[in-house]
Amino acid sequence: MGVTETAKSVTINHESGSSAEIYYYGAHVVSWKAGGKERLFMSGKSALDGSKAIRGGIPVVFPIFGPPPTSPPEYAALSQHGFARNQIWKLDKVIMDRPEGVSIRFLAPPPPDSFAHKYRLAYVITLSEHQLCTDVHIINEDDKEFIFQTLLHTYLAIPDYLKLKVSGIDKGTTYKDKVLDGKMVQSEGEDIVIDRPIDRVYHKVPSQEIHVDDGAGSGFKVRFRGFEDVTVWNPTEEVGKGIVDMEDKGWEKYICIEPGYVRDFKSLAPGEEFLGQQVLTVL
Ligand SMILES: O=P(O)(O)OC[C@H]1O[C@H](O)[C@H](O)[C@@H](O)[C@@H]1O
Repeated sequence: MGVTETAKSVTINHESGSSAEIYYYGAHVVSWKAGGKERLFMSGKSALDGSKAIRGGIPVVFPIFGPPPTSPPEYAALSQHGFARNQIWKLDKVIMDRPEGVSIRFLAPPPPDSFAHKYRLAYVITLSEHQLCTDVHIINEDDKEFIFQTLLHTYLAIPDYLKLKVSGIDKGTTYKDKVLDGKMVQSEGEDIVIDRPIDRVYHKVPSQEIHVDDGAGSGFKVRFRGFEDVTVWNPTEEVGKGIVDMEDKGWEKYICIEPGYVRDFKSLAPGEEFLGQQVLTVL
C-alpha cells in the first residue's frame, strides 16, 4: 500500500500488488500493473521529458478532441487533443489508502493565457486489485457558459492485435468513421476486429460498457458514465508507421478504447460540474 512521489511522478500501490504510476506531466497514467502484468501499452519511442505528449498509457484529452474546430477563436487556436496532456499537474490529495482501494486526486493548472476560461479540472485515480478507475471532474467557475470536449485516450496492452475482439457497441449506435473521411455509419452490433486501420467515434453508446477479448484467455471490461461516447483506434501498420513516436510494430500490442464526451461540445452553466468516469477491469 502507499503513495510514493518522485520529481516526475506519483506511484500508488495496492496491498494486492497492483500499482499505477502517474506523471505530473499531463496527469498521465504511464503504467498500470495488475495480476503481475503491465496492462497499458507505452511506446518505447515516446518522449517522457515533457517535450511532447506521451504516446501510450492514458492521455487526458481536454478541452478539445482531435483537430481544432474552426470556431470559437480560442478553441480554433488549440493543438490536437487540447493542452491538458501537455500541462504540469499537481498532486492535490491522497483521498484514501485502504484495502478497498488507493485513491489520489490531481489538479490541472490554469489554462494558457490565450484560453481565457475559468474552470477547475481535477482527475481522481483509484486503484484496487483488478481495477483502475479514472474520473475527470470539470467545474465551470466562470459567470458564463463553458464548453469543452474531454476523453481518456486509453492504450490497453494486448498480446496480439490479430486475435483481438471488441464487443459491447449496441446495434444501431451511430459512429463517425474517420478512416472514411468522417462518414457517419450505423453499427450492426458486430464485434470489432483489427484487420485494417480502425478509427471510429461511437456516439452515445447505450451499454456504456465495452468488452475487450484479447484472444488469449484474458482481456478488459471498460465501463464509463458521464462519458457517453467511445473512440476505438488502432492505426495498424498502414497508418502506424507514419506516427513518429510509435515504436516499430507498436500497433500490434494495443487497442485504444477511449471513453469521452466528444460528439459535440459539452456545455456547463456557471457553477455546474461534469463528471466523466472510466472503470477498467482486468478479466
Ligand atoms: O497522435 P495523437 O494526437 O495522440 O492522436 C492519436 C489518435 O487519437 C484518436 O484516437 C483519434 O481518433 C485518432 O484519429 C488519432 O490519430
